[in-house]
Amino acid sequence: MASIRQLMHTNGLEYLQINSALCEARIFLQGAQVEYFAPTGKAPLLWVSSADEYKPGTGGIRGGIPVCWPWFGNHANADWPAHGFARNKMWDWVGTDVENEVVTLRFSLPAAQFERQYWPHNSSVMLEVVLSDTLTVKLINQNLGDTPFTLTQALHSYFPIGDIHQLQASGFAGSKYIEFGEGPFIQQGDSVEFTRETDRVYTALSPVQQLQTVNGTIEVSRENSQSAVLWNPWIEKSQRLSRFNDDDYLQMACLEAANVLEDAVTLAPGESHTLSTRIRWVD
Ligand SMILES: O=P(O)(O)OC[C@H]1O[C@H](O)[C@H](O)[C@@H](O)[C@@H]1O
Repeated sequence: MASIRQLMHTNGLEYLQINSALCEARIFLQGAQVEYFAPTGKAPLLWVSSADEYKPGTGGIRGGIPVCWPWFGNHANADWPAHGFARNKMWDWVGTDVENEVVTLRFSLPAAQFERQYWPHNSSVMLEVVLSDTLTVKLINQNLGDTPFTLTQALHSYFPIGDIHQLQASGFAGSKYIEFGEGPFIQQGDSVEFTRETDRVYTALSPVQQLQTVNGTIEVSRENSQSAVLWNPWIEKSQRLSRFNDDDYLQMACLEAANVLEDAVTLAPGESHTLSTRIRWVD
């Protein structure tokens, strides 16, 4: 029988602890951040740094799936916060369905939490998390006003890849990417190996990628998204990152379902858009 308990971390962050026949998961209300997900009998599908102290208001937890909204990365206004403000805010838990041990949870960012100097638009943003033996996360935007707006966003998933030197990320054939502000470069071949800092914003990307790790293959698929970010900070950037151990780069990689660059979302009055990602171990 599936159970959902609302608990508080010793450092004050509230989270939901979900246990079902199919999986175990934790979702923090700050940022509506999925922090842990493991299908029953399998290893966790998300990575979190042991350096994170789970303190409120620090830019989210360094791991799991921070929600980058209403922009991804650095804003054109250089003093605006990286990755928007939603990952630092308290979301409301607004809905629950349980059917055949599949748990669906819904979260909403209350309009009172919108930072109006950055986001003056009349809109709603919700996160829906579907927990079965796979993890599906949907980020749903709706324009409630009478003027169009454009946003960029990402579900910034951190994966446990065991050994970065042995990681192969595949499914990139036919795409192009911007890296460190340069490009677009045409992707060569289908796969990417990691030998240096990697921070690629892919566009024209097919809907399914795989991370072939020493511990098995993780599949990441996306809907309503032609873009994704592939990131590993490597040695020097690891030393600069907050809430991150110097050698953490060896064990993590991010593959982030996104709507960025030419894949930004423009919503006319009344329109909505659902960015969706599904994550699973390939048997
Ligand atoms: O440290 P954060 O603000 O969480 O950002 C972490 C990382 O997010 C993305 O993957 C970006 O592409 C990186 O350039 C950035 O370093």
